[in-house]
Amino acid sequence: MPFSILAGTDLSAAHTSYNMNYRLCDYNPNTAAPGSSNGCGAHTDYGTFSSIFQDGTPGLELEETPGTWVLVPGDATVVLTGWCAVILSGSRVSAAKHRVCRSPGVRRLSAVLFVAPDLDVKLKPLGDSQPIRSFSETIMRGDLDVETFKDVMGKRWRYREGNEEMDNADSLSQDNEIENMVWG
Ligand SMILES: O=C(O)CCC(=O)C(=O)O
Ligand SMILES: [Fe+2]
Repeated sequence: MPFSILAGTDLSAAHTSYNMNYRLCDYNPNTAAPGSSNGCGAHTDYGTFSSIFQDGTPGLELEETPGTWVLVPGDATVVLTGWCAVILSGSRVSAAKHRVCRSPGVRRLSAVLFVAPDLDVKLKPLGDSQPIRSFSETIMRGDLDVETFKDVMGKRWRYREGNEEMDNADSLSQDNEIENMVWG
């Protein structure tokens, strides 16, 4: 794979098996509650990075500082970092929080390519340098692999989309759960 250096860390050795997913999103007014502006709630992606290709229709927003959302132009192609990049880089990059708002009556299509490390990679900072912010003991021991992390994040998604029941109801938001796992 041609990409490799992120914040001074060479990620190529952790990305050898094309652990990628491709998602086509159709924000279709026919299947939304009339008047609803919620397309996709605020979240962070699990992988190393996600490339978002849009059809020209605005809707994607990035959280620039806590609580301040910036609308991305509809014709921009965006690369967003996710949690695996945070961990592997020793917290030298952060996970970009984003959401999608609908304009009632307007259809929007997007295609997202999620790129993540190999499933058997242990999620801990690569290289010898000290993490900028310390991680949970689970992370520092190398006890969390990409497959497990992906599963937890995927379960959250299926719950949000209404396809899966959750044991502990809705007590923790996606971000709380992930932050606990990562930072301890
Ligand atoms: O539709 C978009 O622009 C973004 C979708 C997204 O964030 C996701 O599927 O994780
Ligand atoms: Fe996303």
